[in-house]
Amino acid sequence: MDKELLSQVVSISRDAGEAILEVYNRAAGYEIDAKADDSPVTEADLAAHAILNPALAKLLPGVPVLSEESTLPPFSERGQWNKYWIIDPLDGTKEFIKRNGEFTVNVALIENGEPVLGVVYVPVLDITYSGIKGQGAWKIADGAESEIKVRTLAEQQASGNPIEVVASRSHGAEAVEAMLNKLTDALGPVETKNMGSSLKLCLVAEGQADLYPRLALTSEWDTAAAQAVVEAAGGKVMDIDFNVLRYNTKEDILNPFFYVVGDTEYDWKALLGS
Ligand SMILES: Nc1ncnc2c1ncn2[C@@H]1O[C@H](COP(=O)(O)O)[C@@H](OP(=O)(O)O)[C@H]1O
Ligand SMILES: [Mg+2]
Repeated sequence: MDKELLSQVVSISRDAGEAILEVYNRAAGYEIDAKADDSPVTEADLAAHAILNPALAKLLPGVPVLSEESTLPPFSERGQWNKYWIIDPLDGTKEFIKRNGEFTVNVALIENGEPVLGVVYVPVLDITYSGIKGQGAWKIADGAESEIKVRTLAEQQASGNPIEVVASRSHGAEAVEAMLNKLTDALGPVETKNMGSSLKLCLVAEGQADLYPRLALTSEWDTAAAQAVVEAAGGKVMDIDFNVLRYNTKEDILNPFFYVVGDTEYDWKALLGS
């Protein structure tokens, strides 16, 4: 896995972001349809998919692409893949429709069930988060690239600022609310920020948030790219039994509920375990 491959994925993700913004900024508006699970899909989701899918297939010939916007192959077929791309062309479709900018393009390469390379692109901000397993994680903002790292709870407490939790705007708010007292008792003041899409994991990766509890459903394409970034930045994504999140292990594509943490030394199990 090299940075040359990563920079090609970044470039493809930006092209998809441009196609999304063309729809976002269109004065005449765009159509919103409902998917089988009743979640919204727009022309922008499909335009981004139409760019990513062929470009990634060309980048690594023979490596399949699994997209939120294509038919899910049965597990009897995809369970054989030990290397594949998994993409969410537009994560945060609800936020896209609300026009609050909190949506992302997500591309990950999975090897043997683990995300080993990931790119999360934020079109409205023109910010890119990326990571390669064992090599590092980076952010490109205002045209400049810098390395990113998670922060520890002790660092945040020493700064005199509250511990920061990020959570969805749309899903699982009550369950998160119920755990905040536990956090406050153990860690002192806690501030919660609500936000759409995989941006939440990226904030943990860059040391701008300490915890993202996801106590609601997501699919594997929602987390794969940002998990690669978080892990390459020194953090962890664990299910609520504190096992690392893994991919392509079963027929359905749903993730378990999970926690994203920056501080991997802290005993989260003692704090959050039941
Ligand atoms: N019932 C459900 N099953 C699977 N995924 C769900 C879901 N409800 C929400 N999601 C996922 O949660 C994502 C939004 O998360 P958030 O609220 O943190 O922004 C959606 O991404 P899309 O916008 O790509 O559909 C969707 O994939
Ligand atoms: Mg999504």
